[in-house]
Amino acid sequence: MTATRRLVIVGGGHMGLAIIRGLLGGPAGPELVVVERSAARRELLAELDGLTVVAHLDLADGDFVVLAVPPQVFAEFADAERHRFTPGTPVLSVMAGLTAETIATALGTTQVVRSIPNTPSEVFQGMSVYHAGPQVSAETTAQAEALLGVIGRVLRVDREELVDDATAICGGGPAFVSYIVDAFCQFAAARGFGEAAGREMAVQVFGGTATLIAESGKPPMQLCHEVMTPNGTTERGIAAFDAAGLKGSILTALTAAAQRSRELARPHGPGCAVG
Ligand SMILES: NC(=O)C1=CN([C@@H]2O[C@H](COP(=O)(O)OP(=O)(O)OC[C@H]3O[C@@H](n4cnc5c(N)ncnc54)[C@H](OP(=O)(O)O)[C@@H]3O)[C@@H](O)[C@H]2O)C=CC1
Ligand SMILES: O=C(O)[C@@H]1CCC=N1
Repeated sequence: MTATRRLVIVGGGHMGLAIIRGLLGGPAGPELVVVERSAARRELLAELDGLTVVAHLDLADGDFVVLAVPPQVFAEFADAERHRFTPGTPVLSVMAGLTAETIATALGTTQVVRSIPNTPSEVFQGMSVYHAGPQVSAETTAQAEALLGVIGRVLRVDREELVDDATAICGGGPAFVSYIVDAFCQFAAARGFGEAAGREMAVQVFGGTATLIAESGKPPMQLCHEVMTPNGTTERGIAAFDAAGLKGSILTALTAAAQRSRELARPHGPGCAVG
């Protein structure tokens, strides 16, 4: 495998920074460069050791590009920067919605791997899902997988449309989970626990349960029933969830998020990125 000269991350926002923090905390790799157009954001990024922060993209042979700009600005980015890409420039997109074909056509490179990572990448607990089509070389695929592997777990899918569904599950997942954790914290605060105590309980319950599910290998609903002592306290709580249609709401939310990912790919759609 040809050594990567530099990892050039375009967009140092929330996701870009999470990837950068994860990479900086991992084993030593190629030089890390972030291209960020916001001056305020560049100032923040400049505080990180081991990172080169620039305002404008400049590419050379051996560079591996990570695209972490919002999908809505991609067309403008591609129009301005296409001349810097060659047909072989390796690109890992983390942008929601945009297909590898759209990105490849707009930039003039065949070497586009489409992925969806998530913000726990910052603490090496990421969950990334990616698709690499037949036109992508084994080398580019291996480089992309290695990069994502530094910041968490990686799953390759053979149908690109599954990346849209993974965008709901993995990309947005940390938001959905944080939203629920916040409800636990709100309840704790309302009952008189201090903020730190509420946060500690909620985080340990979510983290502990995730570890239990992973390590026991049991189906989640089996573990749920193991907690629900007949006619006990949890049964009452789950009955309230069922009465409110909580599981249906979660499925609706995941469906809506995946649908939005597909919408973002469509030219001339609402908030479209291309065309
Ligand atoms: N946030 C998340 O959890 C996840 C996000 N993603 C994807 O990651 C991408 C970034 O999302 P997120 O980090 O949340 O967005 P943010 O808005 O936080 O960050 C995007 C950054 O890119 C900068 N930017 C925009 N255009 C350019 C350009 N041409 N050159 C350099 N920098 C540019 C923006 O600057 P300015 O503000 O000045 O426009 C901004 O600082 C999106 O495509 C999103 O779909 C994927 C998975 C999870
Ligand atoms: O909300 C978004 O569109 C991005 C992609 C997945 C997570 N954040």
